[in-house]
This record gives sequence, C-alpha cells and structure tokens, in this order.
Amino acid sequence: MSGPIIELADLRRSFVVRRKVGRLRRERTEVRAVDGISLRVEPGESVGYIGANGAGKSTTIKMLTGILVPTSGSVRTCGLDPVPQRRRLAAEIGVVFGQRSQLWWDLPLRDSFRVLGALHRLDAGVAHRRSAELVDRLDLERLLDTPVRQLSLGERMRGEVAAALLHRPRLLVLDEPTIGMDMISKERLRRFLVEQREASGTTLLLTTHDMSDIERLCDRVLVVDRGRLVHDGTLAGLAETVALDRVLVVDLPGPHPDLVVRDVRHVDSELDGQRQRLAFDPRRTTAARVLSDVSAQVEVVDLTLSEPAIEDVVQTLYARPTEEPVD
Ligand SMILES: Nc1ncnc2c1ncn2[C@@H]1O[C@H](COP(=O)(O)OP(=O)(O)OP(=O)(O)O)[C@@H](O)[C@H]1O
Repeated sequence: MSGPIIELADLRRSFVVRRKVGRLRRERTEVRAVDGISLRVEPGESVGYIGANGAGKSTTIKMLTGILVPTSGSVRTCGLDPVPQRRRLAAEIGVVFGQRSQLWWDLPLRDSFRVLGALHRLDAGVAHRRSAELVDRLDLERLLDTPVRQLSLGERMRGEVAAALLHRPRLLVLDEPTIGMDMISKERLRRFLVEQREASGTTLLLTTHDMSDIERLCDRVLVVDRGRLVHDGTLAGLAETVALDRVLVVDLPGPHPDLVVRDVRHVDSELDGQRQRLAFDPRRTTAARVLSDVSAQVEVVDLTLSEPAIEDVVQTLYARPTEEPVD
C-alpha cells in the first residue's frame, strides 16, 4: 500500500471536566486536549512527538491507534480509519506504552509471544521464527521462561518491543519507551530501534521527555503545545529556533579559579573549582573548541556534555511572542 502512514487533518479532541469552584460549586469546563492538528507522516520516517506534560501527545496517539474517537477532524493510520477499522489496523501497527504493559504479567515471555502470535493469526511456524529472530536481536533468550512481573524495567521493555514487532507492523508507535530506564538499557533499546528501521523500514512515531531519544532516533520533530503543533522540522532546526546553550561540565585535578574561556559563559563551580560548568551557544562555538581552550589552561580529568532538556526547549519555544502555530 502506498500513501502516508499517518494523516491528520484538523484533528480535535476535547474533554468535559468538572472543576471545583469555591467550596460547593462545580463548573463544567472544556479541555481542548488536541486542538486542530494537521500533519502527514510518510513510510520509513522516524518522528518524535514532543511537548510538555498535558500538551496532548497521548491523546493524539490514542486517536491514531483507535483507542479514542476524535471530536472532529479526520485521522487515517496506514490508510485506515482507526476506530471503525481497529482490527485491521492492529495488523498494521505495533504499540509500546512505557507505562503500560501488553504482556501477561504472570506468564513467561515465551507464552506471551505465543498468545500474541495466535491473536494476530500468525501461522505457528511463522510466529516461532519471528519470535526467535526478535529474541536473538533483543537478547531475550535467558529471560524467556521468567514471568513478566519478575523482569527488570529494561528487560520488560525489550520484551514489549519484541511483542509489538512480532507481526511485522509497518508503524511502530512508542509512548515514552525509555521512561525510568537506566542509561545502558536506554542505549540498548535505541540501538535496536535504529537497526530495526534500517533493516525493515519500519516507520517510528515516539513521544518522549528524553532529548537523547530524539537525537538518536528521529529525523523529524513535532512539538505540540496546548493541543496545537508549534514546530515541524528537524532537531537541528528546532535547536536553531530555540538556541539553547549546551553545557560542558569539566572535572579538574584540584581546586581552580573560575575558568575564563572565549565564547563561554561560566555557569558555576563546585568543590573549590574542581568541577566547573561552562555554557556555550552551539551556533558560535563547538564543544571540541571549548574543551581545547580549557585544556590549554588546565588538565581536564573528566567531562560530560549536557543537552538542553525537552521541557526547556519547549518552554523557550512557547515563550517566543511571535510564534504562530504551523497548522
Ligand atoms: N480522559 C480524560 N478526561 C479529561 N481530561 C483529559 C483526559 N485525557 C486527557 N485529558 C486532558 O487533556 C490534556 C492533554 O492530555 P495528554 O494526556 O494528551 O497530554 P500528554 O502530552 O500526553 O501529557 P504527558 O506528557 O503528561 O503524558 C491534559 O490537560 C489532560 O488533563
């Protein structure tokens, strides 16, 4: 099938909530969770869908996966109307929710894969071959007989991703896939997703609060604010629009006065200057140049480079007074 994988046109979803006003009165208020979003995602794209808490990300995902009916506008996923064609859509998409499991808590992973294969009506031989391949690639072999509730978060998420890919969906939707995971588990999962995309051309749509997920996985970033799309472009384009400083943290062998480096703002020092934070605008200089200038003054024993948090990027974007929604 050709055509876009996701197509939203003026999509809206409101909720009526009852808010307490004063001590006794309750007032009905309309929350516009998604407020007129239009976009297309083409096959093979990898798209990050980001925004602050309550921006409308999950509501959008629920509509494009058929969990929630839109108030108005249209949504097509893999050419299908998600709610009425939910069963057909299930064959085309895989969904992973970081905070919710699609696996059976008391069953070993192996059995969950069997049940899912049957639900997708896969031939037993095909299901076995596919799960064996995913088990191998996601390093799940030694965990197959462990009940899901006994798995660590990172292990369970690898199981979730395998489960979501068992039927070879064209679109994989990941809602906060790395939330709560340690660095090594996050990196492992990201590497797998990059490989998956290269090998199978799976389209990825993910929401995350972790900038590194976007950096490693997405070539396009959509930013949503109060139900409206406020950025659609590359991460580099977003960084340029927002122009947030990056921060280089350097550890020195001993106490040291505050460093003075060109194109750098000294943020703070700890331990009598043994650790110093240096902020720089990536459009004016690079981490390599800052490091080289610091090394010319003093030995650097360790360093880390921190990226702006998604919350900061998004907040700065909203704070721009001339910003108009793109749709
Ligand atoms: N079932 C519901 N009933 C009432 N209000 C809802 C419902 N679901 C979502 N909302 C409201 O809609 C808005 C958008 O919520 P949504 O969960 O889509 O945000 P989000 O961007 O996914 O946030 P987070 O990053 O915190 O997951 C919020 O104000 C939320 O309170």
